[in-house]
Amino acid sequence: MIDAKSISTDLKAVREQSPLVHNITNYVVMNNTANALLAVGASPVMAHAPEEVADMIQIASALVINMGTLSRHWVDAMLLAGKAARGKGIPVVFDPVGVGATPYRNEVAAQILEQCRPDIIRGNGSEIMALANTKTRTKGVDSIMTSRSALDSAKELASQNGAVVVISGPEDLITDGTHVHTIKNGSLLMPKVTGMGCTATALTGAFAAVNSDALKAAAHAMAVMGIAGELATKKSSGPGSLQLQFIDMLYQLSEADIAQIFLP
Ligand SMILES: Nc1ncnc2c1ncn2[C@@H]1O[C@H](COP(=O)(O)OP(=O)(O)OP(=O)(O)O)[C@@H](O)[C@H]1O
Ligand SMILES: Cc1ncsc1CCO
Ligand SMILES: [Mg+2]
Repeated sequence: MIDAKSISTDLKAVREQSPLVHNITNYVVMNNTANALLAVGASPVMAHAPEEVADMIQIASALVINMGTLSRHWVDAMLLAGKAARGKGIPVVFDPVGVGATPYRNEVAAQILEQCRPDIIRGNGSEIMALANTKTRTKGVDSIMTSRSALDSAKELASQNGAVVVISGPEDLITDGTHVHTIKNGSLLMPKVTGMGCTATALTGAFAAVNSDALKAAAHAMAVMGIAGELATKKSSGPGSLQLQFIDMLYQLSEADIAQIFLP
C-alpha cells in the first residue's frame, strides 16, 4: 500500500543515502533535473560520452535514460549504459520523450526497451500509448491524451516488458500490469514548465535506488512530485516562479506536508 507514511519513509531514505543517479538526458532539462535531484537529497551526474558511461555505472545507484534530444552518439551511450546497468543490477528508468512523433524516436525507443530492459518506464498519455503501439496522435513532447485513456496501453506495456509503467498527467497512474496506484496531486501550472515530466523520471531514479520494489518506488516518487508541485504552485504567479518554488519545495518537503496534502 502507498500512504503518507510510506512516501515519507522513502523520501527519508533518499535524503540519508543520497544515491548517485546517472542521467543520460536531454539538453532542455539537464540543469533542472540535476537541481531537482540535489534538492530532494540525491546526487546527480550527467554523463553521456560512450567512452565513459559503462565506467560511470560502476559507481552509480540508478540509471535514468531520457530520449528528449536524440542523436546517434547519445543512442550509443544509452544502449551501452543500459547494458552495463543491467549487468550490475541497478535500476534502469526510461523516459520515452516524444515517442510516436517520428519514426526515429520509435526505432530508438524499441531498441532501448529490448536492449536495456528498463525496470520503470515513465511517460505522458500520448507517449505511453505510442510506446504500446496503440494508434494515437502525438504532438511533439506534450500529451494530447489523458492518463486514464492510456491505462490499458500502460498495463499491456508493463506486462510485455516486465516493467512498471507510469503515466503522468492530471492523475498519475502507476501500474505493473496488475496493480494500479493513482495519485491525484499536481497542478494545472505544472505542464506549463518544460521538463516537469523529465524531472518526475529523474526523481523516480532516486527512489528506485533506495526501494527495490519498483511499483512502490515509482508511486512514491510521483507522489513527492505532485505534492511538491501543488505546494509550490500556491506560492507561484506563473511558470517562471513555479520552476524556482518547486526546487525549494522539494528541499523543504516535510512528513507533515505529505500527510496533509497527499491525494491518492
Ligand atoms: N493537468 C494536470 N493537473 C495536475 N498535474 C499535472 C497535470 N499535467 C501534468 N501534471 C503533473 O506534472 C508532472 C509532469 O507531467 P507531464 O504529464 O506534464 O509530463 P511530460 O508531458 O512528460 O512533461 P515534459 O515532457 O515537459 O517533461 C507530473 O508530476 C504530473 O502529475
Ligand atoms: C521541449 C523538449 N524538446 C525535446 S526534450 C524537451 C523537454 C521536455 O520533454
Ligand atoms: Mg515527457
